Amino acid sequence: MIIIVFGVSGCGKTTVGQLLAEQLNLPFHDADLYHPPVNVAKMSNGEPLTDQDRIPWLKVLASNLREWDNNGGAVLACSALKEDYRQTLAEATEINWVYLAGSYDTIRKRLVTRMKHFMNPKLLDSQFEILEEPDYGIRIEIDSSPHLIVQEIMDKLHQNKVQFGIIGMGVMGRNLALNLAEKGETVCVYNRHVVGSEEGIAQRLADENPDLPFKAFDDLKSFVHTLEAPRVILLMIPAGNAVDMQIEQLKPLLSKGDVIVDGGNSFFKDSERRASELKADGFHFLPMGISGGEEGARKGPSLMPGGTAEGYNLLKTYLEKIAAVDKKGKACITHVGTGGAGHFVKMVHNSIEYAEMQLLAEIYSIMRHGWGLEPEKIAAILEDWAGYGLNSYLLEITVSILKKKENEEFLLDKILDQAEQKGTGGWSVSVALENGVPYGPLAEAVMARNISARKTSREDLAKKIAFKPDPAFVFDEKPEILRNAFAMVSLINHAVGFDLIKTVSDKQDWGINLSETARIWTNGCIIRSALMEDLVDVFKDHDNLLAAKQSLELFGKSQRDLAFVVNQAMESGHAVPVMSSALNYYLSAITSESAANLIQAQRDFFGAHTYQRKDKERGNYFHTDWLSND
Ligand SMILES: NC(=O)C1=CN([C@@H]2O[C@H](COP(=O)(O)OP(=O)(O)OC[C@H]3O[C@@H](n4cnc5c(N)ncnc54)[C@H](OP(=O)(O)O)[C@@H]3O)[C@@H](O)[C@H]2O)C=CC1
Ligand SMILES: O=C(CO)[C@H](O)[C@H](O)COP(=O)(O)O
Repeated sequence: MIIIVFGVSGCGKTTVGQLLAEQLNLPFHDADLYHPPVNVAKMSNGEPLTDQDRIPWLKVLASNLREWDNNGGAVLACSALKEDYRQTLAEATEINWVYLAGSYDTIRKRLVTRMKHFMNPKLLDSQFEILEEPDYGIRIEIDSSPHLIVQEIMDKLHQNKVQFGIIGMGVMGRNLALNLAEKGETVCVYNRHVVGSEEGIAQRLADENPDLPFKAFDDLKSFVHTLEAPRVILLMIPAGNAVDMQIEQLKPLLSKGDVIVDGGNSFFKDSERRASELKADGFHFLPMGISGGEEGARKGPSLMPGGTAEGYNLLKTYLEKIAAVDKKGKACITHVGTGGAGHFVKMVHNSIEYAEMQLLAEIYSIMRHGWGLEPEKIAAILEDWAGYGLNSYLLEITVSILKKKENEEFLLDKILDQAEQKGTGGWSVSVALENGVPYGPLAEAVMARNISARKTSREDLAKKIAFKPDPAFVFDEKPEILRNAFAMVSLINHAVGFDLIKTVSDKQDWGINLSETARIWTNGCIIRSALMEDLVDVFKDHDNLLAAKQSLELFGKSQRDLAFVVNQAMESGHAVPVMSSALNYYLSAITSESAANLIQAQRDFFGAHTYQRKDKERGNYFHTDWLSND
């Protein structure tokens, strides 16, 4: 932050500037000390300086201001009497102007008693002649003591403060801006300007909400300069190149100590890279997962910030204001871990989201196409399940979707069955593979979207292979059994996702707290559910959800039901990739004697990869010549 305290000689700018600098913990500079000797000599002889004299001095000051700003800020005392001078000083830096205003008589009295200063009191007349009072910045009348003046400046600086800016007025950015502004915070909003297509987007938001404290911009420089350092700038734009490009555009406009928050669904490894690059440049970077979609952003999302604890603390108060709250009234936000931890956790959140969505789609498919129920009937069954501790946001919205009609017909039937995706689900699969984490059910949810995208090919094959189940086959309409299967798969989906969090957190030394992660997911986010409420306590005692007492009880009563449902679905020709994968995952996970010995034998057979033996100490490797007769 750069503050210039200015006014005619004798107004007290040096005293006030020094005190202000002390208060703000910033270095103080006196512009007079930057005058070349020729200017000092002129002033001492009572000769007024001309504009020609001042220009080189102002230019040196402007370049120093830029440097001071980059180093964290400063307070400068400078006469800066004419608008031209001030514009030269402000050429490369955003400046907080503090004008010390006093009458000619007051200042004259002060000057005549000032013996040590090289300024000749006779020059006062010329100063008042050229003085152009500003109609911006902070104006302080100098009739009180320097300490009171400084207090007044501090108050006004605070009043003028707008620290929070949001870039990207799409679904999320716009609603987060509304959320924060409704809490009384002035928010600077910016959307890129693309001639002919993207014009005045941020201004539209401000115009539509005249009662809310928005400052809207199409121009990035003005947006940044309106923000008070240390600035907090939240990016709500698409992940990938757009984020890198936006950061590059921002960097030259920012000051050291400013905070950039990436609230989009960025890949956490990109966030780690950006965090170290921005740290080297002197900025804080907070990669932050946000969940809750449009409604969550507006009414209270779940927030998953990573980055440095210092950066987090700078904006904790803002974030707590906009976040959802859990049942105990605590904000659904936690500092997940350093670096890219927040985006990593959001990525896994989305992976669980994909699996839970696909699970509901499979349940719907069984009831609609296997049992032949109408959407409204399915909705009623799902509503009933909510009463069995299976309630979730995704279940609720599925019920609403199933009931929605357009011109007397179910809207769902008109929606093209090609699922799209933006990346988080697939990235989770890659990260699980990299870390050797079994991820079947959650990976299947991504694959299900991939195969759904092949609509034309599916249509062609469907014509060629018109599968019909055995005529004797009956798809039993058993909602209780399906409900148990649903509960078991949902639990496994969560176990798989949290396993990835634990594994990667341990590897990265992030120390992610699983119970706290579940807590911030109990409200505001897309995977909030009754199960998530339970997981807050479960993860206080267990890292492995499969081994928790509650899970063992559920598995005991539901394993056969899940097998029954998967079997029936397969028999009748309905794909249930997440359900079947969850069952396979579960069976594999609880098997003490697996068939992997055969895999090891095969590897050793064809590639001499060696194997360990059950009858020898672990860590010893053996090779067999499998074709020899010995
Ligand atoms: N929608 C959701 O439910 C959630 C989304 N997210 C994530 O939040 C981020 C924003 O999502 P959302 O609001 O839905 O997206 P939208 O598509 O609704 O909005 C995207 C915004 O980014 C701007 N933008 C696009 N490209 C660029 C670029 N190259 N440079 C600068 N700005 C750009 C757009 O401006 P313009 O109008 O000019 O195109 C628009 O303001 C994404 O990362 C998304 O994955 C996270 C949680 C939930
Ligand atoms: O993050 C989200 C919700 O939590 C977003 O809605 C995200 O866009 C969903 O992912 P995808 O578009 O891949 O379905």
